[in-house]
Amino acid sequence: MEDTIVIKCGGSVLSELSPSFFESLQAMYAQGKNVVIVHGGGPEIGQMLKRLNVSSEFVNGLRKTTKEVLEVAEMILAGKVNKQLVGLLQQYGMPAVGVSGVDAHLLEAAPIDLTKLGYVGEVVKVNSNFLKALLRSRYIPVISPIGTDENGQKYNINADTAAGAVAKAVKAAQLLFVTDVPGILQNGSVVEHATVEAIEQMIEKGIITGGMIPKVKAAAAALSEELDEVMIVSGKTPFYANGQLYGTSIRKEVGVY
Ligand SMILES: Nc1ncnc2c1ncn2[C@@H]1O[C@H](COP(=O)(O)OP(=O)(O)O)[C@@H](O)[C@H]1O
Ligand SMILES: CC(=O)N[C@@H](CCC(=O)OP(=O)(O)O)C(=O)O
Repeated sequence: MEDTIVIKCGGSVLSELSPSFFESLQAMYAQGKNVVIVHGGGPEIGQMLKRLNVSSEFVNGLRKTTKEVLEVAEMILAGKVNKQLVGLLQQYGMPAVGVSGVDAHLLEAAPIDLTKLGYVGEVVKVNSNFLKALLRSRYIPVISPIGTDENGQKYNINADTAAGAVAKAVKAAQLLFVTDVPGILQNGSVVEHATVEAIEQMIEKGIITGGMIPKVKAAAAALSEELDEVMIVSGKTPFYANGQLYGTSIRKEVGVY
């Protein structure tokens, strides 16, 4: 859909989003852009699991998800974090509507590897018609990354993966990963431009680790004819000034800047 921007808000930064973040959103929305938000909540899920004495581990940035972990993930993402973010957007005057990937079969999912990861899903289909209907009415959909399969089994989907799939499905013109770091860091400085090949090498060399892995993989997978650049930016500091975004820009290859 024309002039659509998908913004992924990381759980790492949700409680610290600066007023400038909401003001940038307001400006984009007021300009007539269609804004879609996908949120994470990894740290909050982790805290609740700890309180409940349920252990969980990460494999390449993805949380191994047992039945119990899945229940907590859905509760935190769709119950707590989603409604907090919707409330904040409404305070800034934006017409936010919170849904999880379960609503209207928004995110149809399939297991990545049941033995290795449990109920961790990948997105096989997005109900883009539902999203487009909301956008046409000028709502801002706020999506929690829980999906279902045809049998009603739910899956915990990494929020970066979900955002990438949503961006592809609605043919977004922009995809932004808002996180707690100002982009991909190498030796303490922000990598301003990265190609898909460079990203793969940075993962191999151990420069990109943990939660940054699903982010850059989702960015690379989302690149298409409609979407030739994905940005990773910080939600703690202003990332938008003079019509320019500050952070890491990811493109398919060099020579297209
Ligand atoms: N090369 C890298 N550059 C920046 N951050 C990295 C890098 N490698 C790993 N990380 C980690 O990735 C984190 C961001 O991912 P994550 O914690 O999952 O955030 P979010 O909740 O926003 O998705 C950073 O805070 C940092 O600890
Ligand atoms: C499968 C998987 O890893 N799911 C994530 C979902 C939340 C998420 O992705 O949150 P962030 O964006 O804050 O990392 C999790 O359980 O933490």
